[in-house]
Amino acid sequence: MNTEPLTLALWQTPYAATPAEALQGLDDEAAQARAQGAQLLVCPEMGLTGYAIGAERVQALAEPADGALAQAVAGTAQRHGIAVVYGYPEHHPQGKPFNAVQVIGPDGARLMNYRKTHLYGGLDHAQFSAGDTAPQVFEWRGWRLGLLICYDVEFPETVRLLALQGVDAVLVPTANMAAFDEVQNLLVPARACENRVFVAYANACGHEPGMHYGGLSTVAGPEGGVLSRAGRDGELLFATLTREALDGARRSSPWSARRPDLYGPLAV
Ligand SMILES: [NH3+]CCCCC(=O)O
Repeated sequence: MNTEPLTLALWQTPYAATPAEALQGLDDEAAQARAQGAQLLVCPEMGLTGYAIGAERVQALAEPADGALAQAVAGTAQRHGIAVVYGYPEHHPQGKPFNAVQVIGPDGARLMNYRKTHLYGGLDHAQFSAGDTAPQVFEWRGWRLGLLICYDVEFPETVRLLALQGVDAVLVPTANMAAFDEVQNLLVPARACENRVFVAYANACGHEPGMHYGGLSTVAGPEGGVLSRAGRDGELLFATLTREALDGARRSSPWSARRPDLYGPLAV
């Protein structure tokens, strides 16, 4: 097993006015993140297009997982030698686009695509179709990684599903409003602690029409400690994940103590 640490960078940023501006910003941040030792860069939910942009614009900007947006991100990943986790509207052949995130490796390969399964309020439901595929684990550089998007992480079942698949770190692009700081302050550390995993929550900041994003991007360790937390404004946040931290947390609270024989009702 690869025991090399994994250094993440989380790009906390206001939304750009256009995808072209967002892609340029991503390229600049990827260069900075790599120069400061990060191997993987996590961006906010719908980071390439904006989040509260209305159903028509979401539809107009939606692309397949291997479309022009993915090709541009692959170029950035290869140019700077860094994996990129980014949010975008994914084309749906029969309906509203999906609110999706995709991981592209430093060689430009597409590693995982995930569609937000828990839509939040009127805005999400007006703009997107819910994903119907449960989050899955993928392996990269010997680390077992999983993806969630914003509201997904507020349901304990989603991180537990990934933990039962052996995930080491859950990467969560998000667009959490300033009124919901409890997610960064309470839920993200709790999800990490109760599942003995790392959770990296990369939020937007600034404003969109009718929206104020709270920033406070957070990386929580497998015993619930906050490894790194951003402020309210734009910044590049770093955290290094180690196998020792995972192994130590899992020794101190072994999952062998679980009683799935008693949990039946929770499975519905
Ligand atoms: N914490 C509630 C806000 C969730 C916003 C979103 O899922 O984009």
